[in-house]
Amino acid sequence: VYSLSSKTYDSDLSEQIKAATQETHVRAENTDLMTSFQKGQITRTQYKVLLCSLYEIYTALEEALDRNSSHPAVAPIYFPQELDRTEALERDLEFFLGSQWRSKVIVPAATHRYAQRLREIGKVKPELLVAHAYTRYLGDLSGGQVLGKLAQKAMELEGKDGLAFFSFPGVSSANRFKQLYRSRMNSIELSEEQRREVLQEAVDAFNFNIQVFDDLQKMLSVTSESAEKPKGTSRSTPFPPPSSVQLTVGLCVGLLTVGIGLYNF
Ligand code: HEM
Repeated sequence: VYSLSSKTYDSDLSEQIKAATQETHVRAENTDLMTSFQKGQITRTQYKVLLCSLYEIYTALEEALDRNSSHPAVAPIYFPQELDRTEALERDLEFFLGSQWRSKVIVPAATHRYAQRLREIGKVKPELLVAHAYTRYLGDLSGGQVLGKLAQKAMELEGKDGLAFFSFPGVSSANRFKQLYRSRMNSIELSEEQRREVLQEAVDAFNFNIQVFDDLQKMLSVTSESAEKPKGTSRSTPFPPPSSVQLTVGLCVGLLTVGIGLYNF
């Protein structure tokens, strides 16, 4: 079927994936962490723990893409020069955490699960990698650009230090690159079954991100993080309300460990 507003068919993967993830995109935008960003209230602690998780996620994603770079469902969307974020994240982490940053990287369970999924499909279902690459890279090239400016302002950063993650020196026009990326996605040959799996994997990818953001906020709520928030904003509750106090001992211990780790930041 022709869509009236454009030359594309609505059977294009790029159209289908956007439609399939529209609802979870709204949920991702409305997580506490993303809301802090949008209000220009992101704190250094929030940003640092986010960078740590992004580092874990992008190392797994980019290793999986590298290992499958000649796979027919990966080659068309393989743009390491233009898109790779691992090195940018290393620079940002060094800026915020110092030269010993590697020993300070701390990530919650949701981040491990996300990275684990990326490694798994890199090994057994590379045709699903497009769903994850789309979710992260096209997001970074879209809303990410505004978020970079908001982060710079909120943390009062001078110049570009600490913001390499948001900058894509190999991409001169984000919009044109996104068009190219979509057309490459649409050139991937997938069976009906594989296409359904890719669409489901993209929804899962958004949900992994939401879980990471939520876990990061939970992690921060057991530390002194809220004290860092700008005046006039409501403090996040340090402990979950009684209804959700049925946390397992394991989770509490995990959060405390993470909390202790955060004091090293
Ligand atoms: C503060 C949070 C966010 C804001 C304000 C935001 C905003 C936007 C905007 C304005 C666009 C462009 C829409 C268009 O050109 O039609 C976009 C696209 C996109 N965003 Fe986000 N976004 C946010 C968070 C996220 C997150 C957390 C993810 C995934 C991890 C994500 C993934 C995407 C993707 C994949 C696209 C491309 C959609 C497409 O053209 O197919 N976004 N976002």
